[in-house]
Amino acid sequence: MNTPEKEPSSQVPPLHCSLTVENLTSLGTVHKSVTYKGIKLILGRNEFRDIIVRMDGAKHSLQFPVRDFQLHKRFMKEGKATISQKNVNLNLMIANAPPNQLAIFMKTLASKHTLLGPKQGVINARQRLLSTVPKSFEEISPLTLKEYETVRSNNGRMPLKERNGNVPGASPVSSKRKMDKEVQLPKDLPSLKRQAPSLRNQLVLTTEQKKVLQIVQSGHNVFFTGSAGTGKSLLLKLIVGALSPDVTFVTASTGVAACQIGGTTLHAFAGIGSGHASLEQCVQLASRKVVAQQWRKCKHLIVDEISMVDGVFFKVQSENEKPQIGPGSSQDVAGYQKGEGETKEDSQCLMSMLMLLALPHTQKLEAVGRAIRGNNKPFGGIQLILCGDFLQLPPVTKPGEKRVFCFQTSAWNRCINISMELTEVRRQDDQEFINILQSIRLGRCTEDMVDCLKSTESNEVEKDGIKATRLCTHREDVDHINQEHLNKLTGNAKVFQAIDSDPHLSKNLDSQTPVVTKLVLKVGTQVMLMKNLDVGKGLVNGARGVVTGFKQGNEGYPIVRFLCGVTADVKHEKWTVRGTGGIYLSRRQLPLKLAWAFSIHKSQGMTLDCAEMSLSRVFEAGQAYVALSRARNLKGLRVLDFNPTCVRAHPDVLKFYEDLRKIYDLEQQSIESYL
Ligand SMILES: Nc1ncnc2c1ncn2[C@@H]1O[C@H](COP(=O)(O)OP(=O)(O)OP(=O)(O)O)[C@@H](O)[C@H]1O
Ligand SMILES: [Mg+2]
Repeated sequence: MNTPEKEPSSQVPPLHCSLTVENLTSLGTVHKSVTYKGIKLILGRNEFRDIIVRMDGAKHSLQFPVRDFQLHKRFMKEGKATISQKNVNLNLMIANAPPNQLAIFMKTLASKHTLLGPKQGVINARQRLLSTVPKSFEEISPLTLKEYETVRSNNGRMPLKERNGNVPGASPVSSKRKMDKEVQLPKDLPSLKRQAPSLRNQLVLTTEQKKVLQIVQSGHNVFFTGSAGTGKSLLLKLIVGALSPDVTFVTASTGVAACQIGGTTLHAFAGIGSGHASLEQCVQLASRKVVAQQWRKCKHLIVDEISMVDGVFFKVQSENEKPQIGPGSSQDVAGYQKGEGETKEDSQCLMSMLMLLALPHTQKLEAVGRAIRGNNKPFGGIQLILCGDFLQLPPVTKPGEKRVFCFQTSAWNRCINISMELTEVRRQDDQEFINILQSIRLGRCTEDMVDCLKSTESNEVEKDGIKATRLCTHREDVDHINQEHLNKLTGNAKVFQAIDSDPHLSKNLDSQTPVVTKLVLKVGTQVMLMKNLDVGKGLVNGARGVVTGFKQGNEGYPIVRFLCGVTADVKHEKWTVRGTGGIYLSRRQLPLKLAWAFSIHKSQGMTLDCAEMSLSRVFEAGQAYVALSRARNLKGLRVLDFNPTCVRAHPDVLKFYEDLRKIYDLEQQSIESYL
């Protein structure tokens, strides 16, 4: 069960998508355009070994030989790409394709065209006409490792002829046009989507991860969980890439968590304000054109970090009890205290949403879904994909208030068909550390473990001027430590101001992107990278470094030396988030954050190169576990004043997991039948 498996090498999967076929005039203007929705594309070869894109639809089956083509792949992540054939004035515009499958499809097309030596151009039109070879269509087999390596060895780029097709006389690629940009081999995590998983050994899914993926693809409402570092977020990204982007909405409980998976808050998706209004009002709000369109479009709703939902604000009710929603019930929400790493707005909206999500029968979010979609199935037939670890950070509650988790509501059982647990830890590879973390997750800490963690106090985690990030329990400490250290540096301060698509919505972007509006850096600033820039080189989200200088010129980009040994100029990156009503907002900023200190709440979900922590002021169950489990190994960890009393797990959550495992064992057979 726990051994990573090689993906079976099967056929190139058909690509489910929409296709617009554009016939162009000789001047390049569109002469005729037809769109086919809900079709599948299959790659094959005909009797002349030409590559054929075959379109199978409910009413039509069409074949398009592709010879002298150019690939436009800039919008692959949005499930869009174009195969442009200038010689026959034809554009095949693909849309609404699962990004992962689209990536495999395009890469296979490009690679096979070059590497398998197409014969088109050799067989002329007359020969084709007179040919007695029977017509045939043979599906193209997936890329082999050898083919892949051949492409890879070519400096990470496809040969030029492939970028432009290889028919003699093909027009050269304009350097201004970037249509070949994406033909570059993948460097970072998102570009994982650009290749067959079977070709990337280090990221071959485990059996457990594959099972979850398959179950999700079979359309069931799924909750998947697992301890820190079992690859939940990685899997979630792959799930997102395997679903059609137009109908998949990626959300998380807080803006910070949403950022990690490239999504938005659940609140922003729902478009029903804070959710305090009556059901009728909520339905009205959701009936606004853009919001309703979003609800109607949605087929898959993904919610990450589901554990951070505050159940105190929805009462556990019996099926017959009338849920207390509406203006009169908002007092709990008004009294809410925001937690570390989230804005009050985030938290309130989240609670309201999940309050609604978890209420039985008349639950608003669910009811809104049914009303707007005109479908009486739960959530109007939307597939729910929920992910999180209830033994990590819990919902924030007021002192003395009873904590109710989302899973304690009757709605949870009704909505979630299948719960699955990932058990193989991938963040750490040191078994001793893994054992300690697993035990701490369950709220247990033996004397040996205490000794081991205490011994890390003397660890030298600093290297090459890069200091360990201090993980703090309280946000005030984070701000104080970072500011104090920055002030102590004597060099000139350089300010990098974010450029937002809508400055009026900067607050929204503050909570939904991991970077700040105003970043002040000096030589010697300890920084953390907030985006994967180059996974191969170790420039990943969470990588630690120090500013060693600034480039000359207007932009004056910082030069950062990272712990992985790489020194790089860090330039602007762009974050795009989908706000309420499906409107896109974007921020351009350097992907850096001050990293002398970081809050434990904000570190949830991250992998850190080196971390230092004092856990004496831990105030939450699971908080110590979250902090400790960010480190990759014991060497990269320094725990100051370790006291085992900081290790706590909530008894209700422990019971939930105990029951989950029993049910899971019982369900195994039926789960197999879903696959
Ligand atoms: N199948 C896999 N093969 C190789 N590496 C993997 C695999 N799955 C996950 N990883 C790596 O393990 C690390 C942890 O993964 P990830 O952050 O997705 O875990 P998580 O379960 O979301 O953790 P957390 O609960 O802390 O958020 C990442 O560096 C990820 O790339
Ligand atoms: Mg995660």
